Amino acid sequence: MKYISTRGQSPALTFSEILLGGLAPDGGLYLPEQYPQFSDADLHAMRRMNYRQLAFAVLSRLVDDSDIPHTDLQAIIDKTYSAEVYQYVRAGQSAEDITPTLKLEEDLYLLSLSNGPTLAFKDMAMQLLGNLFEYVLRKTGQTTNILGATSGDTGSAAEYAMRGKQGVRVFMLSPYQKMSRFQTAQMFSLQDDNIFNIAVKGVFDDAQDMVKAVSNDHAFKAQYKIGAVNSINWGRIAAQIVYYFKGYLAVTTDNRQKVSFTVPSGNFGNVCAGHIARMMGLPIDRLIVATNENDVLDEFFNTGLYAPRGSANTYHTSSPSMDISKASNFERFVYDLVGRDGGRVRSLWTAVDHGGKFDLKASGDFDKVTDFGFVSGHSNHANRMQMIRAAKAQYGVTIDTHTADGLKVALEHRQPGVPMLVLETALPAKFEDAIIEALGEAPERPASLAGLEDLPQTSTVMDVDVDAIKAFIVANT
Ligand SMILES: Cc1ncc(COP(=O)(O)O)c(C=O)c1O
Ligand SMILES: N[C@@H](CCOP(=O)(O)O)C(=O)O
Repeated sequence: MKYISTRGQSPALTFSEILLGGLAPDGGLYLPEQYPQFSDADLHAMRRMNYRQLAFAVLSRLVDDSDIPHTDLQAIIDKTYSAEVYQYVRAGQSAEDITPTLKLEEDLYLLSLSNGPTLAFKDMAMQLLGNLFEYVLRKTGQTTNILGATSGDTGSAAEYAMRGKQGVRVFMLSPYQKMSRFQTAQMFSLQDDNIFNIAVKGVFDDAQDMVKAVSNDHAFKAQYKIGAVNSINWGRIAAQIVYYFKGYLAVTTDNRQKVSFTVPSGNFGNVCAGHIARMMGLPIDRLIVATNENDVLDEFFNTGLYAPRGSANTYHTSSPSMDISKASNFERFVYDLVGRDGGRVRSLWTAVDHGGKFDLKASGDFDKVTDFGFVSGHSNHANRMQMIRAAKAQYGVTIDTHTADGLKVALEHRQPGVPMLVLETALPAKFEDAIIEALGEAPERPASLAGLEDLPQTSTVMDVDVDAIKAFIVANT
């Protein structure tokens, strides 16, 4: 399998060649040349598989044996997806399931993706990436300096996956004072020599723009071996495809059945993985994009207008990990929507990269959105407080604020006879203040994380300044 850029001007490369790098040299994002197809017989065989076997069944179609020998790939997958790593399941669930489903009522489920070390769905891909990075770096004798941006969860997932790893340094940009107390403590309390936390005086999109600017400076990227762990990195998306298969197979008994997924969305990485699973033949009826008050994506799916907003119009909300107004992975979907026309994507993103917008209504492309199964909705603070209370009262389950946004939108899009899975993207312990506001009591947290917020914290505060982050990387390598 070779990977091509959404902007059509980069050479096709293998999985391991694109694994560390993030953006393609032409500024686009990598996608498979063609999506592998899963037949009815494949899905039938997959019904007997555990998570590790499923992960191998999916990923071995995306990574050639000649690129990463499949025996090695299987070993990396086996090491990653263990009950010890994904241990924080709810009482009554089995950690062996890795991503258990929780039935809320008939045809309504939570897909639990946040049982890993940092209590968010990011661990699902990041733990695999950590092991793949280590494997490829060891094999090639290279080192890497990862530069990432986080609104709260990618950062800690990456740091937990990479801490202490040979040949890897992590430089993680986060929006200054905009993460929850738990998220901040989870990152800033790490004291490993290879971890650098930088708090940027801006929003997540400013931090993401800094990462892209560094990545687009090809000379600097090559000299300082800049790697990526955000979902601009194809490896993240590839790993996330697996749990859509797992969720589908868990709630169906026959491949003629379809299911829908509701995905709390920000950078569009999670739902993009669902889109690709659907393109691979997984019988997904609808993919429902749920946003918070930062509803640029909802606006697109309702009108055809994609109008990213600046920092001043990006709100700080009680689902802070979704406070994103410029969704990187949306480019991957639009590439498919416009018939994989790299020139078209290039011209659309030339506008976006210069602070502009585009409208796909007049060209007729927007009419095709429904063929891809996409619909959307949005939520706000009052909705999520109400949903957290309702989930507790009706189902006896405490959900986090992002999952609450998802559940709110899912309930607006249910169809009779079609199971709906809401992706649980974080555990409530990460957003204690909001849960106390909704329920009047703190959520449970794993005993090992008691007192996290009291640990000493280290970070460097920085302006939104690309030269400053480059200088910081130079000084610390
Ligand atoms: C808890 C949580 N929910 C939802 C999202 C949105 O996911 P995505 O950016 O893949 O759309 C994020 C961050 O990305 C997150 O951390
Ligand atoms: N919500 C994310 C933002 C970055 O998203 P990514 O999936 O592109 O890494 C976060 O929590 O950091």
